Amino acid sequence: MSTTAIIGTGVMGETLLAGLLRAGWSASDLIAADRREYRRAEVEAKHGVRTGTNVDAAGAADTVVLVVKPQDIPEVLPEIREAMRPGALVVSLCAGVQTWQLEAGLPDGTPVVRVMPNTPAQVDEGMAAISGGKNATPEHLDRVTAIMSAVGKAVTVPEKYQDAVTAISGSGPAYLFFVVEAMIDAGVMLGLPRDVSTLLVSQTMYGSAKLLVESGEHPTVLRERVTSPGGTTAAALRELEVHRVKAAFISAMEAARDRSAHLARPAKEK
Ligand SMILES: NC(=O)C1=CN([C@@H]2O[C@H](COP(=O)(O)OP(=O)(O)OC[C@H]3O[C@@H](n4cnc5c(N)ncnc54)[C@H](OP(=O)(O)O)[C@@H]3O)[C@@H](O)[C@H]2O)C=CC1
Ligand SMILES: O=C(O)[C@@H]1CCC=N1
Repeated sequence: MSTTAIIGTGVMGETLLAGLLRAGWSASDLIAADRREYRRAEVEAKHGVRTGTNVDAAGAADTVVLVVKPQDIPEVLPEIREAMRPGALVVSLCAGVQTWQLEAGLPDGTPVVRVMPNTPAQVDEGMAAISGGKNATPEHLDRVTAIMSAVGKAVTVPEKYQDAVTAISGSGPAYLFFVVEAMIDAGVMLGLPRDVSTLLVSQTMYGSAKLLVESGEHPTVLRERVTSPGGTTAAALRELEVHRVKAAFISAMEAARDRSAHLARPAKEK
């Protein structure tokens, strides 16, 4: 059996690690690395996987998954390039880091795959978009699809879409939680106890998402079904239009897309 290394065990790295174990991957097929010794000890105790330095992890694995912040990639590549096994696949979950940038810091011919995941992977409902670099073969893409499918859905897209994907599904959960927070506060303002408001909003978000996915109906149709003529929903939606909420969402996602495109550029280009 092959070994997969996860380098960086913060929010997203631990999400993937825990998800693979939940999906039935053997702990002995995984190795995790983080720069701080105490974090490695924590991960070892919590998940029962081997941990080590970046060099240990890269040297032990056929698939090396990078889950450090984009800004930390320039520090990690020189460490792993000397230690990597010949032919090992490098997978990056880092926002904004392009496959050519990774290829340039790794041994010639290294296959690289770029992925944009999201945190609903913590409940096996993640959405990941996958793009191969110039040395990635269909087998490499299949390997990464299998990894990400363990924690949700995975789709392959051309790399030119990755900044937009990051803005939509990568950061997306945060926008939806923001809407949830706003609706809970609104409920409290309208006089509901906070726990009741939280339950109403959470279940409404969950049920609406399930209805959208399972019905396959267009969101406009689903929205129109809620909107009775002259009723409450129409009154609320009018206020959202007056406050240009849709335009604000589009601007927000343009900003996220631009930030992704900017994140991993060398300082002189910024
Ligand atoms: N959080 C999310 O929702 C998503 C994140 N991502 C991507 O995942 C990556 C990680 O993000 P996230 O998990 O949120 O960030 P975190 O800061 O939570 O995790 C990064 C981890 O990597 C460690 N680290 C930093 N430098 C090194 C190094 N040189 N060697 C080994 N470990 C190192 C960090 O340690 P320390 O704490 O000491 O810095 C930390 O434990 C990012 O590139 C991000 O773009 C992608 C999609 C969604
Ligand atoms: O905020 C970020 O930069 C990361 C990438 C997508 C979600 N979180």
